[in-house]
Amino acid sequence: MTLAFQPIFSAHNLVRDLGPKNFRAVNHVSFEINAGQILCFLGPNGAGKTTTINMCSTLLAPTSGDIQVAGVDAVAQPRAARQHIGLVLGGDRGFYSRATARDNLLFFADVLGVPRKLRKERVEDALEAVALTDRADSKVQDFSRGMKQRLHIARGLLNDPALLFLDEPTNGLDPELALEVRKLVKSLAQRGTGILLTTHYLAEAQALADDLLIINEGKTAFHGTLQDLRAHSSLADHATLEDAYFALLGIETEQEGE
Ligand SMILES: Nc1ncnc2c1ncn2[C@@H]1O[C@H](COP(=O)(O)OP(=O)(O)OP(=O)(O)O)[C@@H](O)[C@H]1O
Repeated sequence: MTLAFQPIFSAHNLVRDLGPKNFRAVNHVSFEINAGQILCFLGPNGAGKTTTINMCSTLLAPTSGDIQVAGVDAVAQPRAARQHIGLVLGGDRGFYSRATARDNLLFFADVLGVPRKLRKERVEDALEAVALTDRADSKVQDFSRGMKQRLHIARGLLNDPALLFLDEPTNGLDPELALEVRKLVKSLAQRGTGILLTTHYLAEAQALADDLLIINEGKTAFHGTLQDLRAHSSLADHATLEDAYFALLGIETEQEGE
């Protein structure tokens, strides 16, 4: 018997109403992620990306809709689903700055419920995956922003997740550090991790994405490859994601003085 191909993540008809007026922040959004696939999640400020990620990572219950993570119903069994998810929010905070990178990761492995006998191995694997093994005994306060960002990703890998959610992983990094993080994201996907990544940097999404999900005002504006998006907007094969994104959202790109 041949088993039907199963994505490691699927969201179907996600809806979320927020606030006293039940503002519909996410309106029937559906997508899937396969092992080793990078899905870039794009959209203007306020489009509903964070609300969607919060639902997909079980931090927020959907108003309606279905989420499956590695075969687990994430709406009915959020704790079980969480074992398969790594969530990377990044930023300057989130670590004990006077403790070493290794001690921080050992602490978070404990918090995440990694069994005691696996913790040291998971921490060493995570440090190696983000190329921080040789700085494991340095205090986090001595880390650059790029190193802290890599440490955030290491933290997201501690439970050996099938899926990694990365929220603007290169935000505020200089071009060289951003490139380093992008290479890391690619290498994680090559190891088989499914990745959902939000970014406002369209060149970054173009460099990383296997698939694009663009939402606007809570609704799916586009889901598919960059090539599909170019075709959708009747653009040439060499058009950039930025060209195609603006065309899709009907945004005039001609600037003053042109
Ligand atoms: N508690 C709330 N009550 C009412 N509306 C809310 C609430 N939280 C968020 N919203 C609205 O829901 C919409 C979606 O917000 P969300 O944070 O998901 O957007 P986003 O795409 O992540 O934006 P950004 O790119 O700025 O991070 C926004 O219009 C926001 O104002």
